[in-house]
Amino acid sequence: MKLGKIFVFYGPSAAGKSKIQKALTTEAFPRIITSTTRAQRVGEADRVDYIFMTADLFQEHLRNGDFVEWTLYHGEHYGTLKAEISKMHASDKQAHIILDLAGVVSLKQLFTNTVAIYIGADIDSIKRRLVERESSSEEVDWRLNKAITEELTATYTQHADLIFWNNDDMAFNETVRRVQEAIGIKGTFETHAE
Ligand SMILES: Nc1ncnc2c1ncn2[C@@H]1O[C@H](COP(=O)(O)OP(=O)(O)OP(=O)(O)O)[C@@H](O)[C@H]1O
Ligand SMILES: Nc1nc2c(ncn2[C@@H]2O[C@H](COP(=O)(O)O)[C@@H](O)[C@H]2O)c(=O)[nH]1
Repeated sequence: MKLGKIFVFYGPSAAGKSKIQKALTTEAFPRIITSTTRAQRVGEADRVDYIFMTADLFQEHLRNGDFVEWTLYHGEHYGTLKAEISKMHASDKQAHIILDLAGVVSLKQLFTNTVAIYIGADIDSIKRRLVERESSSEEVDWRLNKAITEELTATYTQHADLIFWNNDDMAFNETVRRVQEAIGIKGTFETHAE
């Protein structure tokens, strides 16, 4: 079985991990799709953004030992199915995935060819994006607080092999170009206008 590198994007909520990941995804550089019990957001699609599943189904997968790793975030479960990792390992392709810090630590222990890429953004950018995206002010406050107390601190960034910032006042295309250059992915990429 061949083994390509796995690039893990992690960092605060609304830092732009998904937006950057979408810009980098190609057939040759696929993303590993994780599973969640949280509700689908407007614009998200099942098996594209996440494998959306019920809490019961998630528990069944847990009991069956189907997850490589899993986490709890804002009361919802998130996990990486072994089957999704196997798809990538069946080829020699490099791939990428979005996880939280617990996921980064687990993947680094399991796969020595894991590269952790921290995507950060300043608190004003995070707040603006969360207010625009989230439907509940409780969720905005919870995610902001987690960013301030954990995800923007050295406890989080110390696990990074590469660090990039994606603030509102920065040129997004340039950030994507620098990420692409750092991870050595050749070819074109599409950017996604706001
Ligand atoms: N550079 C940017 N300028 C303006 N808006 C941005 C920028 N980067 C991301 N956004 C917007 O911020 C919002 C959050 O981005 P995204 O979903 O990529 O974040 P994330 O890090 O994946 O968040 P989460 O972990 O909470 O799911 C989206 O609406 C996205 O379009
Ligand atoms: N350890 C894991 N973390 C995951 C997984 N899938 C997503 N995540 C992280 O969860 C939070 C919340 O995600 P959101 O889409 O609700 O904003 C975020 O930090 C993701 O990186 C996973 O399978 N395992």
